[in-house]
Amino acid sequence: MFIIYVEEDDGDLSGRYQSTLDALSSLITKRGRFASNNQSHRFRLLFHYLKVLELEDAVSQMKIIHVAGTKGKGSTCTFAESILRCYGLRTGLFTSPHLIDVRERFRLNGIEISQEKFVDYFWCCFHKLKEKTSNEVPMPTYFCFLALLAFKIFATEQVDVVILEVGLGGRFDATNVIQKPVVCGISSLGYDHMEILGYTLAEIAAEKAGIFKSGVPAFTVPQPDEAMRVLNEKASKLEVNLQVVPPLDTSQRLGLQGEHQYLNAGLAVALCFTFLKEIGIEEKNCLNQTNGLPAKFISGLSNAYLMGRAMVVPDSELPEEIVYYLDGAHSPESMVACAIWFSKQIKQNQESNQKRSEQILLFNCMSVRDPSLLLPRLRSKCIDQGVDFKRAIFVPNVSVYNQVGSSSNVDPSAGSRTWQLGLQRLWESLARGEARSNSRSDYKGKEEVKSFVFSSLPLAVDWLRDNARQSKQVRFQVLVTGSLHLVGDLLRLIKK
Ligand SMILES: Nc1ncnc2c1ncn2[C@@H]1O[C@H](COP(=O)(O)OP(=O)(O)OP(=O)(O)O)[C@@H](O)[C@H]1O
Repeated sequence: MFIIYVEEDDGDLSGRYQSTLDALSSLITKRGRFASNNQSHRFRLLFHYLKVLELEDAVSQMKIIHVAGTKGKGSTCTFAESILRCYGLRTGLFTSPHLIDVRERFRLNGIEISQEKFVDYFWCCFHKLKEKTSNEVPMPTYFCFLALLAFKIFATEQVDVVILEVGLGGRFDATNVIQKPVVCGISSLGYDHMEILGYTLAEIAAEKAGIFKSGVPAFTVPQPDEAMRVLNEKASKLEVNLQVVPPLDTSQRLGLQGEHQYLNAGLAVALCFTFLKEIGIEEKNCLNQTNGLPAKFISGLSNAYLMGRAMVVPDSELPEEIVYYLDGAHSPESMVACAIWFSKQIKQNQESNQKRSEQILLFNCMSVRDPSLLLPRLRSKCIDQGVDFKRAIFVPNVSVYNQVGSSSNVDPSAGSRTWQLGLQRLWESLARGEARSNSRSDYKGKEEVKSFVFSSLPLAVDWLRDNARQSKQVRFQVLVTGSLHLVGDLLRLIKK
């Protein structure tokens, strides 16, 4: 069956935008199709798509900062963009995923692209590509299309610098169609997307190092030995000058919260310093932090903004009673980073607030993730830091079919409670394990951990609000984590 997507041209922008999102959703494919031979085939097609869109020259002339990594890519890119804007450069930032609206992925001079421009650029690319579709050359998949769209937008808008976050991996990522970035970055490496990238850190590092280009300088943060060895090998083969940058000094104020952001900020500083030098703007050497940072770097770092990463939002109906702590952590390492951030927030809050508080976990992760690598770390790190969850709630993400254009991943766990019941069982077993191992000491007599599964997020939020209304003397501090999509769903819900 063929579905023909038509751009509504009745002058109503919101109608046109919705039909644009519908057409975009038609490009969503199931994860299963990411077989490795298919990946390389799809990657090669990108060069053809660029030709169809007449973007080859424009892309080859773009001044690009390209960032891969398991954790912290989006934050690093956001810091870099914010710094470079302080130098008066016209910036184009492409990140993923988005939380509420697909346009978050495309920022021009720090501001997400307007609906009007998005619609115009979208259809220009969509029609051109559709005309050339054949059995051998299908339409690009969702993320490939968005990457091509980013090139179209940034080329037409004539930005001075493009900051590109890799979507997944590196070697076969759609953003890797670029041939000559100015500088590359590899943020913290860890275990994520193993079913696609490999199950060892060495394999994962090799995929990420796939963004290195001959002679193009690159920076990374301190990595585990196994990963660092591979990065060094790949760099030396391509004569890439790869340098390891330390985390930024914690006395610097950052726009993004959490200790882990000092790693990302350090990387962003090195990328920007190198970029500015390349385009003829000489700054004092930021790679040696003892010199202190230039004022524009300081300003850029402290004004960076990215939704859903260590974000504190009061409930829209009960702002005094419920506060959400949102963080899209979904890998083992980021669970630890998230737990440290959350615990610190809770402690700071205890000092400044008289009201008794209760910590509640609101969690989901996509079914491609292994929750037994996530929940135990989150729980034990919080407990280590003196913060315990009284209750835990597990909910599905909103199905992508209900939020058109909002995700590139169709998650089979959406809409069914089986997955969440499994998460609940795991959580309960962790609690029981702790109770047993602590039975001779302080755990005796402690309240049992309560956990709940709801079939939808709105039901869980209603339940939280009902409970908060009843227990007026308690402030609920709800950590929402495990999935950036869950964070996006919650933000969308409480914004209404
Ligand atoms: N350097 C880091 N080390 C560990 N965890 C991190 C680090 N940076 C960010 N995180 C965690 O990862 C989450 C996503 O951050 P960010 O968007 O910067 O990373 P990303 O690599 O773009 O992630 P993804 O591609 O999975 O969205 C944050 O909410 C935080 O929990």
